[in-house]
Amino acid sequence: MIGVELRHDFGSFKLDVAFQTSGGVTALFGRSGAGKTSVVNAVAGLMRPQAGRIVIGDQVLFDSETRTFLPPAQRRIGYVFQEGRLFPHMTVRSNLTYGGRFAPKGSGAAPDFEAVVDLLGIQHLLDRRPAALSGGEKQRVAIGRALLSRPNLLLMDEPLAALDETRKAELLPFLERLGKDSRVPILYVSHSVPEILRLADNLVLIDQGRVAAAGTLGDVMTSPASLNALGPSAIGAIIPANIAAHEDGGVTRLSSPAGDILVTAQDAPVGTARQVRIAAQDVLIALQRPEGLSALNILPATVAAVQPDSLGGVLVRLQVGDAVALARVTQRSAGALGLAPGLPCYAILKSVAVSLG
Ligand SMILES: Nc1ncnc2c1ncn2[C@@H]1O[C@H](COP(=O)(O)OP(=O)(O)OP(=O)(O)O)[C@@H](O)[C@H]1O
Repeated sequence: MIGVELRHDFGSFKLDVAFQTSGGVTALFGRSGAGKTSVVNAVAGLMRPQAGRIVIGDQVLFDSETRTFLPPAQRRIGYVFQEGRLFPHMTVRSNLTYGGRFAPKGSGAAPDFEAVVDLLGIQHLLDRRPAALSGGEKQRVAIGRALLSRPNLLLMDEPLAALDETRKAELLPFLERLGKDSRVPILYVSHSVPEILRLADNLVLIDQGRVAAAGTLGDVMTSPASLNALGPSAIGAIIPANIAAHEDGGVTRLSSPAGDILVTAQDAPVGTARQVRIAAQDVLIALQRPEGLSALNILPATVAAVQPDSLGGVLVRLQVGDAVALARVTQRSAGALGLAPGLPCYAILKSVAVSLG
């Protein structure tokens, strides 16, 4: 468990955040200037907040009440910056082993060098120097070095920001594997929605120095409180699913807690896990099952909650089977349909995005 609670007055900017998170990848998301880097710096010990408490498991890194402040070198935190800051005169192998030398005694078994090299796909780069690496390769080495320093926590501050789209696409699968395979929890700063959708297990939305919403990715993405920070095109349901059948006509049937969902043909065997994302703006609500519609997915639902949102629309929470979906409609539609909790209806999915489960 990671607990972060901190308050700091920079004069023109006040930071006042508190959140808790378990393992996996926790994304810190917010606009430029929202306060993400300040949070990361406080966790790393590069900045001492005026008040608060920061803990990783049972290790207290900072507690203003007891005047505890562990210096950065004692925090056992791996840090990956926007640009992998490798030592130019050392080979990739030496860069990788460098961090481990300073790991405190008794800090547990070192992660297996070969396993980290394999996870990041850098075997063929070990004898090169950083000057001979691409931006994406440098970042992979920087991540490997951080992992091999036996951290309790990995901080990644926009690790893809300095890369072009091609390199980003090259590195994302490695980050995805890192999130799933490594036992080290990761705090991941990003202001890219596609990136957090792909990588994050948990999400903390930071807006003007405060936490707007925090929780599992699915919960935060369906929370009305997220609309401001994420924008209307991002919010929506994220539902786990499994490939149930490949059908005629170029469609694959997924089984999910929301019921069966048809999507464009998936190139993976039956039984493979997938995740579906149904953006709130891609859900239509009908009171009767519509006929003669091109949409593949028309799911029976019940209205769970109706809430006017901060951008002039109405957010509708729908219970669809055992899952929750979100729809965003106009005030006029909400009035015309008489949307209210308990109303049976149909959710028409205009589009469904599928990603790895
Ligand atoms: N040492 C400081 N003194 C005064 N103001 C500061 C200091 N450090 C940060 N700030 C202010 O705090 C706010 C949050 O900055 P921070 O770098 O944490 O935001 P961010 O969300 O990481 O932004 P970005 O995505 O642009 O990196 C900004 O308005 C910044 O100007």
